Amino acid sequence: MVLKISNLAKRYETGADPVEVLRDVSFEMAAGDTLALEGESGSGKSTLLHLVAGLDRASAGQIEVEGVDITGFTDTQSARLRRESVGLIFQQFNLIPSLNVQSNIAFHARLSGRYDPHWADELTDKIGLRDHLNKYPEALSGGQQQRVAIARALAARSKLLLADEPTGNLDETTADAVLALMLESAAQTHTAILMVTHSTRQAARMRRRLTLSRGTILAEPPSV
Ligand SMILES: Nc1ncnc2c1ncn2[C@@H]1O[C@H](COP(=O)(O)OP(=O)(O)OP(=O)(O)O)[C@@H](O)[C@H]1O
Repeated sequence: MVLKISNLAKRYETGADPVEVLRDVSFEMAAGDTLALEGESGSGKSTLLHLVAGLDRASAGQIEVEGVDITGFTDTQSARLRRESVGLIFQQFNLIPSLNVQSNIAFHARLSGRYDPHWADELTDKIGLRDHLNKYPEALSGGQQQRVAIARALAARSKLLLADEPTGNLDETTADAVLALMLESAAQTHTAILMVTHSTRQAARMRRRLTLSRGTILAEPPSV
């Protein structure tokens, strides 16, 4: 399994009353699997992605990425996990301001040792960034920045891609095309995609759908 989540819980103890954000969450993803994570605002979707990325710590339960339990990882180990195994497309695109589009796209792939200029080139064309390669992030629109973040994640060919509303800033036609590219690229590289989305239209294009409600997973409908 690329991802195995068992009885995961997350509580925030910050305020007067602890907030239980995730409770008893369990599911698995195999290589190349694509899963839409749905649920109302505040149901815990982003929290779940942050835990899997090692950006936050679970209160209980276990997360295994490619068979390795990451729950007790140090910050250094988590950083290595993101470099080597997990690609991220988050709502803040986290592009590097001092690098142009071409270097931003290559950045994660280079760090992971998986940079392939032909693959990066193919992605650049398919995602429509060819004319913007020498620009810096500040000169791009929100939608263009989002496409750079997506191309950067796909270029690295990670085994697991975590995407938080990856096409949220794009118009419907572009969003459809970009999701199609993500699915096609992921199939080519056997990357599993865990994608948070508020769009039922986009969720329907993933192989599986899970809904979080107040921190727990509702029963998974049979896959089609
Ligand atoms: N640091 C924190 N301290 C306390 N509560 C927090 C913290 N971070 C998140 N929460 C709470 O956890 C809950 C889940 O938040 P999360 O961002 O995971 O939801 P979401 O499903 O991704 O929502 P949205 O669809 O609006 O992005 C919310 O009620 C939020 O207020």
